[in-house]
Amino acid sequence: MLRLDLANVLSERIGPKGIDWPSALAAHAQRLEAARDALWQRKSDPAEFLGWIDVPEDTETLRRVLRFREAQAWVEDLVVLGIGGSALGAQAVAAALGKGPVRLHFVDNVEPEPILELLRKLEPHKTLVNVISKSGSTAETMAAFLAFRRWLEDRLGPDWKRHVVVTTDPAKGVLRPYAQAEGLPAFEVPRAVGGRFSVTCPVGTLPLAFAEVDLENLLAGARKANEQARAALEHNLPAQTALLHHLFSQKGQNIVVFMPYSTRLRYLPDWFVQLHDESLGKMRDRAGQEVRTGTTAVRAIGTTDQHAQVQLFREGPHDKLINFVRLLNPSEDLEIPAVRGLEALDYLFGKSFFKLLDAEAKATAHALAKAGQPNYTLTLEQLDAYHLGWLLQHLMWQTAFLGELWNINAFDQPGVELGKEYTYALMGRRGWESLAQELRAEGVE
Ligand SMILES: O=P(O)(O)OC[C@H]1O[C@H](O)[C@H](O)[C@@H](O)[C@@H]1O
Repeated sequence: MLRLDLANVLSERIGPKGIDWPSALAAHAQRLEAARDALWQRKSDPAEFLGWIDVPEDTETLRRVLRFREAQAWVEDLVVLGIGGSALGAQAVAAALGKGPVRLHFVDNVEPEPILELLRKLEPHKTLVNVISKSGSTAETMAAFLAFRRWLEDRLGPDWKRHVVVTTDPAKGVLRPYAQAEGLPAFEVPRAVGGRFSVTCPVGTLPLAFAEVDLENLLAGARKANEQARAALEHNLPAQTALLHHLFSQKGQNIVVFMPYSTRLRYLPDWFVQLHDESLGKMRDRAGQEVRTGTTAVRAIGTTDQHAQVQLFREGPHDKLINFVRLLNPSEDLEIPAVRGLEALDYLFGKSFFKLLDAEAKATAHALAKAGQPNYTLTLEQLDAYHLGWLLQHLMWQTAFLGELWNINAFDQPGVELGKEYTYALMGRRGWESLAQELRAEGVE
């Protein structure tokens, strides 16, 4: 189960910052149901970028991915070249559930030293490179691909082609025709699926197949979130959490802290930050009116960041809504042993690590509530593929519902384009000479 504990957002618990949930739900029922119906109705229109809803149903593509993985039994290192939505989902799930023996490496930056360090350590004969780019044009990913392709060819000669697999748009960008021309195996990012919504398609599933993640169950969990997103309001978890975010943003909580109590989930906040910020930080609504929507997602991990950020969360400005994620059961546990001479610590003796983790999560949530800081908790029965798939798809739905409530397009990211254009100009790309000149006049070169 994936459940919502919202006790610490209620006015009876946290005072004036809080809400009265039953009446808030009733007051917004019509809007939320309209949002739900609109999303389900628009889903088959490719221009709406709602393809991620149906991807978990596509077991045929999953079978192709698994067959490909089986045919590459020689792989010892898988290098993912991708950035943003083309890396963060697989990275989050692999860290949570991945098992050896294949080692996964994510190249999502163009800092030369780490790339060189990786290249020096890899054995080309045992390495498979998965270049992932929806647009097939992202400078960072393309630069990394140029470097890895050359590295493979220099060491393996014509055999380099066996060591590359491409994941890209069915038609757009340079990678698709290149894969065809060179005869490279290629998987699709469906046209109507944006990068940050792509973890259940081959963008996520291909690397995760090499990490031995139980993909059937990851997709089954995502389908469970779909079922809830279609349900009546009282069972519609993403509509409910979207409403919480909406209500608190109206109350001036401009920051959303996403804080799982799990080191295994340490990359999940990074994935959430992109999903939330790129989808919801928008200057204009669907009608073109200036609206400047968005709340800023902040990463945190419990218990680690209790010792770094919770001071601010409790005593700093109450401009945040904190979203904890807590596991109800450990996959395995460890007893804290008693040690003679350290009886001052006897409150820990014989207790389990999971009990301590659980107590810390509950204690922090309550301490924040006592200070009037709103927070809610999503609880997962346990950390497995099914529940993680459910959580990921739930968060995608939450984002889509918020897009509807704010009447914005949650599926584009026009705000990142200008920086890309400036980069082309600074790198001397053909066709960008006049922009380069403009930049020089502005003192940027
Ligand atoms: O998959 P790609 O087309 O290479 O895009 C990778 C990333 O870069 C872009 O700048 C977008 O802001 C992200 O939404 C996207 O996930």
